[in-house]
Amino acid sequence: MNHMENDKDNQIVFEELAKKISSKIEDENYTKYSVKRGLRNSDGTGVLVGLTEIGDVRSYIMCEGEKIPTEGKLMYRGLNIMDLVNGFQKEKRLGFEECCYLLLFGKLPTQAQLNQFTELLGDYRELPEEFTENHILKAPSNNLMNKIARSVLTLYSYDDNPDDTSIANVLRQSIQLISRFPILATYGYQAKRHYYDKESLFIHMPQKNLSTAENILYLTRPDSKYTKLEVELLDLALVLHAEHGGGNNSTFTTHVISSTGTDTYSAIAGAIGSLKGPLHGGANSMVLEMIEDFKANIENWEDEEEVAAYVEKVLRKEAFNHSGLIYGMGHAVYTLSDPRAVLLKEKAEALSKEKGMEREFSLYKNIELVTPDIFKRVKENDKVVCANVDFYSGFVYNMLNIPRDLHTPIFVIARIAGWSAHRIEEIISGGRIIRPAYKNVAKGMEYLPMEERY
Ligand SMILES: CC(=O)SCCNC(=O)CCNC(=O)[C@H](O)C(C)(C)COP(=O)(O)OP(=O)(O)OC[C@H]1O[C@@H](n2cnc3c(N)ncnc32)[C@H](O)[C@@H]1OP(=O)(O)O
Ligand SMILES: O=C([O-])CC(=O)C(=O)O
Repeated sequence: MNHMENDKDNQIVFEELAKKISSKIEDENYTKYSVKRGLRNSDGTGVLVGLTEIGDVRSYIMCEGEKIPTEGKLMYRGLNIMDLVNGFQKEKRLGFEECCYLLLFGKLPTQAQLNQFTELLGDYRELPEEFTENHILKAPSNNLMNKIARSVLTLYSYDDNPDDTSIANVLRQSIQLISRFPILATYGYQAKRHYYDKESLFIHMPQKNLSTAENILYLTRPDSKYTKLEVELLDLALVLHAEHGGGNNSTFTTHVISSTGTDTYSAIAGAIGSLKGPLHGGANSMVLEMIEDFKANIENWEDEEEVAAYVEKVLRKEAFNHSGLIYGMGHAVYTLSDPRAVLLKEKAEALSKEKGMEREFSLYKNIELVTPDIFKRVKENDKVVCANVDFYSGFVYNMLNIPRDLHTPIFVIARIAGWSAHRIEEIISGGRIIRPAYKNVAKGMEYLPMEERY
């Protein structure tokens, strides 16, 4: 009997065992002990647990002691991402490498600094000898986030100085990871395609003189071909996903793990595990699943009322995956808008016209439009929910012919820049192991001899 069959047999056993875990801490206890659930204050803002000079997420202004929601702004090292994007696009450059430099070093690079940095990235744009054969092709995974996390942990064994947390060493490890993530992700994808999807296998060599975005497309496609527009849009997506302050779950995970003094590979593997979750970076895949469900259950995607009726069903847990969530909507910080979603929506609209996918774009647009009001009514919650970065990204990637397996990994390829900057900041400025408190609310228990137990 193989272990899969064993798992099936044991399912009933586990369902019975699960019933024994009946204890749920009463909600009123959280109020009684003033627990900041999800590390949130009573007004929904995050509990202040750290200081950073890296990213800043702005969503409201204070006016006479009152929070007034505003359109969202995202700043990298004090620079508005819109200005960053407009700047490099106007000067007709790709922006991701420059953005990594900005996040790591706190300044926009001069041409010479950018050249040196991209050369370093180019030098590291390869995996250790036999890594691909031994650790990717011989150990594929159906889930690329899982595969990338395992590859990162394996890289520890190929590092001659893995545990040294001096800044120069952590910087070297960070730049190596930024450089290698496109290879880990795309090779993991090729192995998955071959061993799980039964497609032919090909492995292209990474190109030292190409950018991160170009390498992703080069390594993914059988003919390694891509257009200028495809590269520019993917590069833009990487810039938009590179950083989001210290409080987002995966970056906070990086801070928490780094605060123990452990190595870079452990901290980043943990962050990848966090980003995989459907409430965080994994939401971009969930949006695509949700849209497929909408398409199967709605006749006219352009009919706002029909879309609204189905959104209500989803929010009432009567449809889709019964979680009650509209994926890609809502955010812990943003109120009126997430600037990344605004930009991706613009790109999605333009591309959908080019590709004849206007009907699908209307469906997205309608869900975004109707959700906030239905959310307020169904959830009896005044919060303004807006589309977040994950809402349109999968649709844009689909139109760029980027396989769905790679959608969340693209987030990883970008966010390693932010995680690295935060890990370095934690090492330099954190200075103390992160260790909040959990109050124990269990009843006392006496030891019972075996024969008296029931
Ligand atoms: C890169 C990123 O991580 S962006 C976020 C990606 N995640 C998603 O798109 C998943 C859908 N969205 C969500 O689950 C949430 O909006 C999150 C996880 C992003 C933020 O969560 P929170 O900060 O806890 O949200 P918030 O404080 O606004 O939640 C208030 C209530 O609204 C609910 N809510 C929030 N967003 C949604 C949504 N999209 N659909 C349905 N209900 C929602 C919450 O579940 C919560 O309900 P509860 O009071 O019954 O527990
Ligand atoms: O800030 C958050 O909670 C999630 C998010 O949008 C990100 O990490 O990009």
